[in-house]
Amino acid sequence: MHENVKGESMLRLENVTMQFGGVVSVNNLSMEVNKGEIVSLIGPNGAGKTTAFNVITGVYAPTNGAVYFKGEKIIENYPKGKMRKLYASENYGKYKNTIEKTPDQITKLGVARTFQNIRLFKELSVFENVLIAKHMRQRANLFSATFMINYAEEKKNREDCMRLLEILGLADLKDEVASSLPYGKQRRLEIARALATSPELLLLDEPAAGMNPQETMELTQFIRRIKDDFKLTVFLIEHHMNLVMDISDRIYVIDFGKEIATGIPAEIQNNPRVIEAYLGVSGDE
Ligand SMILES: Nc1ncnc2c1ncn2[C@@H]1O[C@H](COP(=O)(O)OP(=O)(O)OP(=O)(O)O)[C@@H](O)[C@H]1O
Repeated sequence: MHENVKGESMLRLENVTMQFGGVVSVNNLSMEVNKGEIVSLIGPNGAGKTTAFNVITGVYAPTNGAVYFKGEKIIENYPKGKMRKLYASENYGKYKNTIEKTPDQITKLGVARTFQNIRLFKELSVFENVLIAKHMRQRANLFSATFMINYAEEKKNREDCMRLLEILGLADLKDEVASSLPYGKQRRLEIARALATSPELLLLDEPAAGMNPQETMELTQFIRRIKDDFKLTVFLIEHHMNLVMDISDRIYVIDFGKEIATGIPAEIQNNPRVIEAYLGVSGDE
């Protein structure tokens, strides 16, 4: 079993703002995820959750603010060019450096992610999907892997991938084309791909999207199990409240890019601002 080391910072967002032109998608957001925790990020549609994940994983450079992974600053930025005039959040002038990492570099540091819309190599087999993900963490490129140039390393890669598929209950399907898998299995394969990069921090963007209550319940158990088996810290975005309340050690709630509440599930469930943010949205629909 993985021993939770509460208080040891795995991920920290500090005053992160992400602005697209005049639209402030993430607004001066500060959050922390500690080693061994399962933390959820929730909020109404368009609240800025996926944008926050995109900043953490290097897809977008934030307009302002900093991100730390295991205490090390991996991202920092400040408003430049015409954004100096357009900037519409707080802490202007606080950040003076530009530290950027590519998504690949962030993966190599130990951060893996799944996407809201499943992103598999649809024409490739289950096994190939996992193997390609594994190569992302390594120096090995597709060429050397294909021609088994580093034979010993490649042999181990393949064994590791097979073991991963076994642990995740996908071994029987290893030669199936990814797109032929049922939806729930494709989601599982996405998680297998993320795990193949040997992450310490796993970001899950709506892992239960499109699942029925039974599948969602199974997913809850599955996430708990892989968290323990792979010694992970998990940060997830999810709309299924049963899953969120059941699985989370702590929850952050954002609306219009800003934090409106944070706490343990019981605190969030009864928080009037959270209820209002959600009811406001459903009332408009
Ligand atoms: N590349 C972009 N260019 C312009 N606006 C963007 C971009 N990416 C996101 N946005 C805007 O940022 C806001 C937040 O979007 P985001 O997808 O992060 O919300 P979300 O909380 O993940 O929503 P959902 O729960 O519906 O997935 C939205 O208004 C969206 O239109």
